[in-house]
Amino acid sequence: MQELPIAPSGILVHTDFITSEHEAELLRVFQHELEWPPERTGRRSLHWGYTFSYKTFSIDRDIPYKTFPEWLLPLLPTTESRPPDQVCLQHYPPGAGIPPHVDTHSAFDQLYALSLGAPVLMQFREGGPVEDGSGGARRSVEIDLLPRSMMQMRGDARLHWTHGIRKRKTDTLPDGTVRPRMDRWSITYRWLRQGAVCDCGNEGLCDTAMQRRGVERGYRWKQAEESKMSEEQEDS
Ligand SMILES: O=C(O)CCC(=O)C(=O)O
Ligand SMILES: [Fe+2]
Repeated sequence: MQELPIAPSGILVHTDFITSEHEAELLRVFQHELEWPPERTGRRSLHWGYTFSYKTFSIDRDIPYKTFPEWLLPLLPTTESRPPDQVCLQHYPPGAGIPPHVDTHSAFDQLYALSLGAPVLMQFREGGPVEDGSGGARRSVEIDLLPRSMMQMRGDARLHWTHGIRKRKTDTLPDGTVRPRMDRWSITYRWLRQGAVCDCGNEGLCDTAMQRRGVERGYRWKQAEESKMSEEQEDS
């Protein structure tokens, strides 16, 4: 894995993670052997491993663990100490995208994505608390996700910048080339974060930091209410 010499830090890429022949065989499996959710415009996803619950912010114990299919096994990153807890295959028909986001900090730790099919530009954008003094001037960068390349996001790229893919029919490359969008597939790999708490403190992007701030605000409000009540009692 090679780290890209850009901001944000923490984007690592392994180009040609698999051969073109291997990729062609996978696309055949995706198109002819998998059962996708009903057709709709936009992105479609299939999941394996544990399912994350947005209610409890941990593994959804009601949904059984889905074993990884045979074709997925040679595609698992081997640079972590254990296999991923969750894998998501997504199909982007031409023009489809994914809104800018950070993958939930508290739930997941490491993040990898393998690109297959057509290339696409991914936007990374610096994000943080609204009152961080940056005056709204946020850095952003576009990364060309090439087919058969494995990308890892860690550090700033994972926690402090959002990533997304614009919904559009073409991408304009830095040299001015207008590249039509074609079918793309990605496989996203996630590892559950032990303890389900993130300590990055980014109140703009981190769910743990936002929750702590919310709790603290609620606590301060309660204290203020209580001291007002005791003052009222003293007055009477
Ligand atoms: O399609 C990709 O390469 C990444 C998708 C993504 O960001 C996500 O599923 O969280
Ligand atoms: Fe993501």
